[in-house]
Amino acid sequence: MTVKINTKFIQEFVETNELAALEDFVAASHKKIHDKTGAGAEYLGWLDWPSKMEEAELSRLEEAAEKVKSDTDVLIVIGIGGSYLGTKAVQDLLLPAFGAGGTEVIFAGHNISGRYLEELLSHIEGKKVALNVISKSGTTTEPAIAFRILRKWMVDAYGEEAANRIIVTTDEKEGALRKAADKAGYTSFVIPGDIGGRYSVLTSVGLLPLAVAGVDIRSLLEGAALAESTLANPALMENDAYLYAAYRQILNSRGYSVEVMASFEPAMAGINEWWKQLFGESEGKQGKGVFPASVIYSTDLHSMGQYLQDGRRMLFETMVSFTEDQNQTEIPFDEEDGDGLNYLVEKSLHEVNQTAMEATALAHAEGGVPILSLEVPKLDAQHAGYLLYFFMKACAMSAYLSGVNPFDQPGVEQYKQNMFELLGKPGYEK
Ligand SMILES: O=P(O)(O)OC[C@H]1O[C@H](O)[C@H](O)[C@@H](O)[C@@H]1O
Repeated sequence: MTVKINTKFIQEFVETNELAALEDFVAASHKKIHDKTGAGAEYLGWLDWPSKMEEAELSRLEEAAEKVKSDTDVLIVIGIGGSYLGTKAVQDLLLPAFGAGGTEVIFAGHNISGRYLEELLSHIEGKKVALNVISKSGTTTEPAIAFRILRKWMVDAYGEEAANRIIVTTDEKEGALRKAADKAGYTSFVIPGDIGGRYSVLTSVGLLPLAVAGVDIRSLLEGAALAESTLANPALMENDAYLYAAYRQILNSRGYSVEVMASFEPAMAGINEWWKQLFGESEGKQGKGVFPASVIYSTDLHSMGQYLQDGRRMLFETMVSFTEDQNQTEIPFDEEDGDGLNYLVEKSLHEVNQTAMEATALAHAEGGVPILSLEVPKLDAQHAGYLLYFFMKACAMSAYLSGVNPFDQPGVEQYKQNMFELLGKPGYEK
């Protein structure tokens, strides 16, 4: 049930001895992660979280989710970055694309668009609504603005009852949101202090809204726990997350500085966005880092395919595929065969899609794009949990291999300072 790296298309670009040369470095970085001796080690709480999360907390969270499901049409998750991307990712991956049913989980506070919020407000008119406001720091501007507006809407709609429909997920002690929760008596959940936002999807940050959306969160955690034990193997050649990290660094050192995450499964779109934050914020510092980009094929072969095949050569691709055919749709026989598709009769769409992937990998490799291939047996909650943990572990390794702290994001502050100055926030005047 594990995520495996398939080296078929990368062999011509990276030799085994190049990997072997990294073995000691990987072993040293593994020690940094597991002995908690590297930069940012105080944020390694996610490392054993899947196996360590307390049953009491999980049950409390499931109870809260059940209550929301029983009396709510729409749950609005207010959060930005790591406080919403993981939920969106898993929701996109596991729930039906159309008419998922049950309580609808939607997002706010991940932008400052008035248009978006107005449309959201008109969507919830007349519906039974609950809020889950999520912020590790409790002070991020975008979700704070959305919360202020939506809290007013809730008070107008429900009066004092509004407090019973607001759930806060934040730091145990710090931040404005913790104070607000304590003052108003909102139900609240804690984001562990030693788990940073982009590593928090498997905590209450993701689990509560995902449980409301109908995701089997116990299976998700189970899959992640399996990844936790499997990927604790220090040997580079036996640890696929470390292999993925090592390949990335080798390719980056050769000038392949953009990684395009490519999947032939549209449900992966959310995971792509979550992965971009994970790797972008973890590695993009000190003038270093692979730039994370993404595409969904075959859709984007008809828009970005030309560039991938033939444009500036600084790209490598990571193709994620789900190997098992979980849908049996076949292409039907047609007497007239006007569209000439009878040669595909009795092939499943899965087969055609997998063939499209193979064909694309061959073409892009030919065009000078190194291809890494990650194979996931199935698209379900367990495998999703495994995949999330796989990327987190690979990311920590990859960042340590490139010599940066995987767990801080000093650069994100710059725009905030400027915005506060320009808006005239007290204490920030020029
Ligand atoms: O959860 P919060 O504290 O509101 O943070 C939300 C996001 O915004 C910040 O600017 C960070 O760069 C992200 O890493 C974080 O996930």
